[in-house]
Amino acid sequence: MDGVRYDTIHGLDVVVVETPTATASISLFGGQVVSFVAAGATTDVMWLSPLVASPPTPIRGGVPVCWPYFGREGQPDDAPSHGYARTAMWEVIDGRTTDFGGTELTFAPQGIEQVALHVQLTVRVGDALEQQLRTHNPGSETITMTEAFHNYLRVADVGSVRVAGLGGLTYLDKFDDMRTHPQHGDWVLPADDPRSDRIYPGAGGEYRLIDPVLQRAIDVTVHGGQSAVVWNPGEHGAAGMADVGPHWREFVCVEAANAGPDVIDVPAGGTHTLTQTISVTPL
Ligand SMILES: O=P(O)(O)OC[C@H]1O[C@H](O)[C@H](O)[C@@H](O)[C@@H]1O
Repeated sequence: MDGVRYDTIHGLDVVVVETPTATASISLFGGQVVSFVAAGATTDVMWLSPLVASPPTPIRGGVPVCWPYFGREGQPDDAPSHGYARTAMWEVIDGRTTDFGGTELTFAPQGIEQVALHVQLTVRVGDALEQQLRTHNPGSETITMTEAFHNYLRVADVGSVRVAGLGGLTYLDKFDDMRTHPQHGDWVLPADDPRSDRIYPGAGGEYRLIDPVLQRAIDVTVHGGQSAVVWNPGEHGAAGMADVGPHWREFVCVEAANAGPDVIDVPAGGTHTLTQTISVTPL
């Protein structure tokens, strides 16, 4: 296809999609968008760890696909964090040019037949980045799942950004034994304990990351995802992660999820779809 080629980034095999309005790279390991740059922009929307490990270690950065469960929710303690999709190899199974001059590729994971659900990911690159994760239940009984697009968004400094769209919600704080707290106004990195691991159930699906230093806003618009997650491990947590370390200030994860109490029941023969659109606006 015009504008689609295979390449490598940090040793990862990627599909590069170039359109008149943006360029994106999608890693075949994880089916993971690792870069999205609007035409004319100098800074990537995505953060990809400069210390990224090699497969089978999950890629720290871009948009990991957490599926068919988020974290280890509903799983035994030794289950791989965030499911099987992000450590599977994916292949391109379809591609087309959209009516608006964008490019759309559809991916499917290989070798995770132990999961009773089937999944496909469509990535549409145009003015915005759109991703659609479709989960189909081919069986005869309802299956329960959780999931996320675990967006690592690049920021100038996590301490100087804010996330709008969460004010008035109640979040579950993983750093406080999942106790609930009210969110007053926009999310900002707490000054007293600069880290965040929060699930916002019943969130509205429109989140705006405002970065006054990079002078841009990143809008994440979600359909079919009831929860938002905002994560940054903070300095101490990052020190224990080989692929974050001193780089913890360079990103914040604003995730489109169904997690915590927002569990999805996929009926027999049914399909559930999680969609997100990510766009950038100069400030
Ligand atoms: O280290 P990972 O398995 O990639 O998970 C990274 C993070 O993902 C989510 O944001 C979870 O809410 C966090 O609890 C977790 O630490």
